[in-house]
Amino acid sequence: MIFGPNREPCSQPLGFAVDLDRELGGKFRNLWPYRILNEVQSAFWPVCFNTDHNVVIAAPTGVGKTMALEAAICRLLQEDEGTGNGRKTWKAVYVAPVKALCQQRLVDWQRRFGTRFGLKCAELTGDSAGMREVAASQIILTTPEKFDAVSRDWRDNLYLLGSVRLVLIDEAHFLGEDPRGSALEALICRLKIMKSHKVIMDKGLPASKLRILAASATLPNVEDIGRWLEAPPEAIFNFDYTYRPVPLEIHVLGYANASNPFLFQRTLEGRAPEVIGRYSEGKATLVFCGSKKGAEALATKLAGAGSGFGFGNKQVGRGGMQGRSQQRLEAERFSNIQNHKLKDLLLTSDGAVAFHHAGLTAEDRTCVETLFQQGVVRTLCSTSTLAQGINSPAFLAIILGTTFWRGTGTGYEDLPVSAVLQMIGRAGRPGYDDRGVAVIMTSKDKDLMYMSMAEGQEVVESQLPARFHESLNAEVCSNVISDLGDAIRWLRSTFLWVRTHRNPDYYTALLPRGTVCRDADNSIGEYLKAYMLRILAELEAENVLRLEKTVGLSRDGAPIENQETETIVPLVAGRVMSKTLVSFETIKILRAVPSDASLEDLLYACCGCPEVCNPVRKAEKRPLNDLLKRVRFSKGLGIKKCTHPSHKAFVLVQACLGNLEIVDFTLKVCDNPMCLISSVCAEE
Ligand SMILES: Nc1ncnc2c1ncn2[C@@H]1O[C@H](COP(=O)(O)OP(=O)(O)OP(=O)(O)O)[C@@H](O)[C@H]1O
Repeated sequence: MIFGPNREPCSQPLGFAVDLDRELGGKFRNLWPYRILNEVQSAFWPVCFNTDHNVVIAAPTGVGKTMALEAAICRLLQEDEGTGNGRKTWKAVYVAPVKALCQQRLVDWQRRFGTRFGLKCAELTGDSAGMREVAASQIILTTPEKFDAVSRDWRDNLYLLGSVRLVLIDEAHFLGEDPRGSALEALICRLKIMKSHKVIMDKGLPASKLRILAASATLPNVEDIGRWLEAPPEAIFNFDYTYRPVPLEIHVLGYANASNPFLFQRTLEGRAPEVIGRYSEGKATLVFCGSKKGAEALATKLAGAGSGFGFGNKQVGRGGMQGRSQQRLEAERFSNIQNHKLKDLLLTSDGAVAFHHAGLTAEDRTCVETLFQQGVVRTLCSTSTLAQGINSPAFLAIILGTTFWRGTGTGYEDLPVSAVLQMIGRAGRPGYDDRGVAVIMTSKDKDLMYMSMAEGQEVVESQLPARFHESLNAEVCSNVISDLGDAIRWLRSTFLWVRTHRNPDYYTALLPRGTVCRDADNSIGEYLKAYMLRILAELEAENVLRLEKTVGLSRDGAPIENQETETIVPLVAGRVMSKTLVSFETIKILRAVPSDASLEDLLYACCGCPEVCNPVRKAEKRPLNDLLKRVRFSKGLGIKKCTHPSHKAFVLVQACLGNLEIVDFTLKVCDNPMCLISSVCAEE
C-alpha cells in the first residue's frame, strides 16, 4: 500500500498555499528556512497564528506539524509587542511522550527562539535542571508524567503554573496509551479547571487565558480530542495518510508464528537480509530491533554477509575514495568510538553497518547518528531509541517484530501505535528522498492490526480508568476537587466522559452491562457518576480521603435547611499517595502490614508494591541469585531463587542498604522507588 501525496479529500478546504514572505515580516520570517507552506500547513496556519483558539491537528509524520506549535509561540511574542512593554510574563509548556523528543526540541528551540527572541528554554524531565531554571524560562519542555507531578502542587507553585498561557502537546495520539495517556488526561483536565479557578482569575494570571494546541498522527476520532480540548470545529484538522509530502510505501509482512516469541524473533532476524535486499534499492536502511542484543546481532550478521544485500554502496557519502588511504581515513573516523564491538563492526564493514541503542555512550550514539546522516553508515540496526522525531535519511525503515520483551511477570507486549508510527515515519523524510518504504515484519495473526495502525485507523480511547483512583485522589489533594460538585465537574472535563458517550462498549468495566449509545446521554453520565462514587468509597475505606456531610451556609454564615453538601477531605495517606505518585494498590499493601510486623516482613511487603516490582530478565537471574546468598533476609521467607519481581526488589534494596557491590549493569537501577516506599512507611 502506498501512502502518499493527497489523493483523497481531507476535513478542511485547501487549494491555496501560504507564502511566509507575504504573511510575515521582520524577525518571525527567519524562524523557518522554507517560504511556501504545504497544503496541510496552509490550512492550519491562519488558526494557529491569527487566533487564540485551541487547536488539534492530526496529520501524517513528516508533514511539518511542528511549525503549528511554533506559530502559536510567535503569536504570544506578537501579543507582547502589541502591549508595548515587551515583558514576557507567560510560559509555554511543550509536552511530549518521551524525554528524547523534549531534548531534541530543546536544542532546536534554544537555537531558534533563544537567539532571536531572547526566550529561555528549560527541560523539566527526570534528568533535567532545577525548578529555579524552569521558573526563569518561557518555554518549558516536559513529559506528561513530570508535568502532572509538578502541577499537582499548583497552589504552592502558583507563580509557575499561573504563568502557563500555552500548552503544546506533541504526538498527542499517546493519549490512548497507558500510563502516559492517563497522565496527560489528568494533567489537561487539571489545567482546564485551573484556568477558570477563582485564584487564577482574580489575579488575572496568564493561565486564565490558557490555550492548548495538540499535534498528532492521523486518527479516526480526532474530533473527540478536539471536543475534549474545547477546540472549535474550524480548529480541528484531520489529514489522512494521503497528505504525506513524501509518499511512503508500506508493506506488512505476516510470518507464521514460532513455538515461542523468542524463536519467532530469531526467525525474523534470519529473514532480515532478504527483506533488506528486496526493498532497500541499495539506499539507507534503518532496522528497528526488539532489544539491544538483537540490534547488535543483526548488525554483525549483516556485516558478515557483505554487500550482497544492497547495503554496501561504498561510494555514497565518501567521495568515491578507494584503497589504503580510504581505509586509513576510515580508521581515523572511527577512532573515537568507545564501544569495541561497534568499532570493530564499523571497521570490518567499511563503515556500512552499525548499531545504535541506549547501552552506548552519548558520544558513540551521536557519532553513529552523524555517520548515518552523512551517508557513511548505510544500514543501521537500532532499538526504538532512534524512533523519536529524528530526521533520518533512511529510505527504508523496517520494524523487525512487533512485540517486545518486558521481562518475567509481564512477558511480551505489542508495540503501541505511537511507536509504530514513529518508526515507520523515519523513512522517506522530506529533503532526503522523493519516496520511502516501510516494512512491518510481524506474525500472521497481527498483520491486519498493524496495517490499520499504519493507516491511522486506530481509535484513541481514554486510559484514565487504569489510574482512576490515583487521578481522583490527586485532584482532591490539589484542591481542584473539594466537594462532590467539584468531582462531577472534573469528571465531565475528562476525555473519558467524551469517549464513554461515544463508545460505551469499550468501557464495560465502568458501565452496567448492555449500556449502548442510544441510551440517553444522561444515563451514561449517571453511570459514570455512580462509578466515581464507588471509587470515592474505596478511597475512603482505605483512609485516603474522608467524605463529610456539611450543611450549606448562607452569606451571613447561617445554616441553610436541606442544603447539605458532601465535602471531600484529603488524609495523610492520600497526600503521600499524590506527592510520591504511588498507586492505590501500594497504599493498600502498606496499610495491610500489621503494626507489629518484623522488619523482614515490612521490607518484603514494600517490595511487593507495583512501583518497585520490575520484571526479572533472564540475564539478571544469576547475579540476583548470587546477591540473594549475601543479603540479610531471605531464609525467613523461604526464598531460594529470585524468580519473581518482588524477589528482585527484595534483594536489591537489601544490597543497597548493605552497601553490597552490584556488578551487573542493568541491576544498578535507581533505588528511588524504595526511598518513596520508605517515606510512605514513615508517614503511615
Ligand atoms: N513547508 C515546508 N517546506 C519544506 N520543508 C518543510 C516544510 N515544512 C516542514 N518542513 C521540513 O520537514 C521536516 C519535518 O517536519 P516536522 O518535524 O515538523 O514534521 P512532523 O509533522 O512533526 O513529523 P514528525 O512527527 O515525524 O516529526 C523538517 O525537516 C522541516 O524543516
